[in-house]
Amino acid sequence: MSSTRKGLLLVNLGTPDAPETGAVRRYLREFLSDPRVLDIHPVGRWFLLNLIILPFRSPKSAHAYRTIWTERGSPLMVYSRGLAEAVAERLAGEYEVELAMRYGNPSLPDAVARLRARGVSDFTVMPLYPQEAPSSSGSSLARTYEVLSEPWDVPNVRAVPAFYDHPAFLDAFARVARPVITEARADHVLFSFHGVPERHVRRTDASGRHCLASGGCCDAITDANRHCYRAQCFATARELAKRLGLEPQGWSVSFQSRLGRTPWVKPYTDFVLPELAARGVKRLAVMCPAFVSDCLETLEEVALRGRDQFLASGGESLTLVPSLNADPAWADAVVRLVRESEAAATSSPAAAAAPAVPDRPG
Ligand SMILES: C=CC1=C(C)c2cc3[nH]c(cc4nc(cc5[nH]c(cc1n2)c(C)c5CCC(=O)O)C(CCC(=O)O)=C4C)c(C)c3C=C
Ligand SMILES: [Fe+2]
Ligand SMILES: [Fe+2]
Repeated sequence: MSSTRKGLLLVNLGTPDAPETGAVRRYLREFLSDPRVLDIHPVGRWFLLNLIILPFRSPKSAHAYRTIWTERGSPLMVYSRGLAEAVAERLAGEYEVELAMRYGNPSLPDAVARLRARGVSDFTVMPLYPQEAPSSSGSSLARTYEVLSEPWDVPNVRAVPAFYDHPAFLDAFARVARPVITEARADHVLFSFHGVPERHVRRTDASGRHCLASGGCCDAITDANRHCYRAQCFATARELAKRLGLEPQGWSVSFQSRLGRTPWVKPYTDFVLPELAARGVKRLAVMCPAFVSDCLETLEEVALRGRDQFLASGGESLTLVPSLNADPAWADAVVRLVRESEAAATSSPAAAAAPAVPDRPG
């Protein structure tokens, strides 16, 4: 029997340590210094960051964080910790589990050091983003590989792939959403995803001819757009709409959280909200399936500012569908994704037959 100890790193984006200008500034500096996030010339990035973004955005964002901060800290941190605990319970004796943040705390080097101290030499990393983007999962993976390869002895590493179309993720989200949408008596469901600059999507397109080249380029997953963030978002929305039994005119997709003046993937959430109200939608439910934890972007941008905008445009109610957070079905889904990725990485028939976690009733 092998004595190799296995470790699981759950990696989320990160959040400031406090809702204060200084802490937010430190967080934004680390985040926006990442060349996969602000992919411009380093000199231009330095000027943009230090002369414009940090001085103006830090106090504004700190104020926004104060509107959602809880007694236990930032929602993203609280829910990510809850998920990591639930997953650790389920994988006890099989995997050592640690939560790490790409930016801020708990840092990736600290989480890796804790796993190594417990004897882990075989690592699975799961970026907690359903759809892949160089600025989110790509950056988390790149940094994890960098940290893991610092010592002389480089360990075995495997990554859980994007799970935008995985039934375990989709079923868990639909299960959370169904009662909320019914209770809200929603007449429309908007799937609002975090956006990315259009430039990023074009850079991911190896053919250089598919992404954003036609209106329908994200209508199906094909070989050409398999790694396109926008196409994966549309695929998630189609699958969730199917599971929720929504009619074609009863749902739509949009992209939120733009930064800067370059074009981001469209349609923009803050344009779509008044358009829906103008079309006669009264009771809107918003799902944000790019986020597995509620965070600033769901709780402040959608549930506070988005709601104000929708009501001011003639809508009657906007209900945010909570994210997966530490829902037991989501913890089960994470376990299943981790076991499946291990089975796929090893060719032994026993591993390939690793049991899936049974669905919970109800
Ligand atoms: C869901 C995946 C995410 C992608 C892709 C992503 C890309 C991306 N983000 C910015 C700029 C900002 N994002 C901010 C917050 C934020 N972003 C994500 C996720 C993705 N970002 C999350 C989960 C959060 C919330 C963090 C929290 O603490 O709750 C922020 C900070 C807040 C603010 O000032 O608005 C910025 C800035 C860019 C530029 C980008 C792609 C290029
Ligand atoms: Fe972001
Ligand atoms: Fe695309």
